[in-house]
Amino acid sequence: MSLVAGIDSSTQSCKIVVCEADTGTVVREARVPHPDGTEVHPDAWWEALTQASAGLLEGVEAVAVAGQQHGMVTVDDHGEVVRPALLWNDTRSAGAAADLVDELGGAGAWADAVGTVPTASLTAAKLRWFAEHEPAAASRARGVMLPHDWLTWKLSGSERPTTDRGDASGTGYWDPAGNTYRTDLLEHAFGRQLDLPRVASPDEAVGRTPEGALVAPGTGDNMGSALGLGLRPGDAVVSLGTSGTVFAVGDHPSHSPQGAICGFADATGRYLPLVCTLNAARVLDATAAMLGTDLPGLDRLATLAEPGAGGIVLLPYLDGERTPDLPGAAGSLHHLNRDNMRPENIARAAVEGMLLGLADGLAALTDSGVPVERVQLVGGAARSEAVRAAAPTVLGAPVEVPPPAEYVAIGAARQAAWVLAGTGEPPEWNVGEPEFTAQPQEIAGLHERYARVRRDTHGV
Ligand SMILES: Nc1ncnc2c1ncn2[C@@H]1O[C@H](COP(=O)(O)OP(=O)(O)O)[C@@H](O)[C@H]1O
Ligand SMILES: O=C(CO)[C@@H](O)[C@H](O)COP(=O)(O)O
Repeated sequence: MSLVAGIDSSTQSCKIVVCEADTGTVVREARVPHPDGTEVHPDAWWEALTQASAGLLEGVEAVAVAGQQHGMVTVDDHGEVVRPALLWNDTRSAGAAADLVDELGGAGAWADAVGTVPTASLTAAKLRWFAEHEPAAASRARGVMLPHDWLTWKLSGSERPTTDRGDASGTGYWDPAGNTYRTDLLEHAFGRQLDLPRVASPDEAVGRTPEGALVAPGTGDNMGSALGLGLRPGDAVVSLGTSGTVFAVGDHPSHSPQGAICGFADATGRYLPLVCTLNAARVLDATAAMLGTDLPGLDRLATLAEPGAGGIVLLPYLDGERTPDLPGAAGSLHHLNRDNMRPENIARAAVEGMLLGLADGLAALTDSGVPVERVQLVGGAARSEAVRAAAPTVLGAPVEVPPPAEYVAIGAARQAAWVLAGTGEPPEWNVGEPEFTAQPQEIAGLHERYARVRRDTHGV
């Protein structure tokens, strides 16, 4: 029995699974937390990966890394990291993103060029911020890569860093439809050229670990999750980790001139239209802390409240927001009165507020022609009973919760198994029967109330 490993280097932690290559059965796993913050030195990811993999990778024949998308890792002439990585959720590059959009002639020009309109999250916007605000450090940068590229490079010991279509498509200087770097846009953003990782093909071995395991190209975490879940047409994923994401896999590049949908590539040669919010599981963490309880306590409270939270609306923009593009926004609670201002309703409003932003994302996907027959709910906050119960109605679609597992890491492991097998397509791995399934119901006024409050407060 061959073993493969998948690594999910995500915002809050490094998770590793070791799976049987033929079936995907997880035989061992580990998790080590990452430091908090929106700027993190890549060495901290390496340390977490090293700790999590200690004693875990015995007998593993192939490995792949899926990582949080967009993070800017810059290296100097000697391959040393120039400054801590700016992460996908660091909003200091919001002004740079707005400048880039204007300079190219508006959102539509970016959608045409690279399928995605820059927000603060995109690597191109971070590079512009870096060049403008830290010119001395920026002048030392020789190359730029993404978190998974850097970790894959360290693991494989390859001469030149590599990336894959999926993660490259989140930079703002790689065109998924043309399968090519737009070095003109990189130069426009940063002011000069930088060395870029080679884009490996989806099933290519890019090196070997010191122990001799094959290293697969890896990918971005959302692309890893799509591979781990084995998405089919009609499936959409709602992932509730640090970020909230909603995405599907398709055969054609997406094009969203208004910018809500990021037109990413997937990890298999296809496409992955995605909408991302900055505020997901941590909205529940923060609400639980505010109410003086823990996550199970928040769940109990939210379950006691009626759908609609007695009319209370939480706009959950605790870390600013990416979709809608409101990087400087703060969260706000609306429609409180003496009757409804109870912990149960606040807990429920947090669950609904987190999901309502993703309901808008799902509507944007379906309006753009993506077929959605069911939503698969994954990520840390999909473990919450209250979230599971509210999701079908708030999202307006049938919801399934697959067996709880680290699907990003499993997707990376499936890619590693694909590279090991040398077959045309990834091996068939069975995800198993859903742990929870529910149909949507009508809640009068819920979506309208949220949209009205958002419009009145933020004008969008
Ligand atoms: N039962 C639960 N209810 C709500 N949130 C949960 C639960 N279990 C874990 N979480 C949250 O999930 C988040 C981590 O999810 P994860 O998908 O691992 O994030 P990331 O991939 O962004 O690092 C944390 O914020 C944690 O509090
Ligand atoms: O920026 C995006 C997607 O475009 C985020 O989804 C990041 O990829 C971080 O993911 P998590 O750590 O929240 O899973």
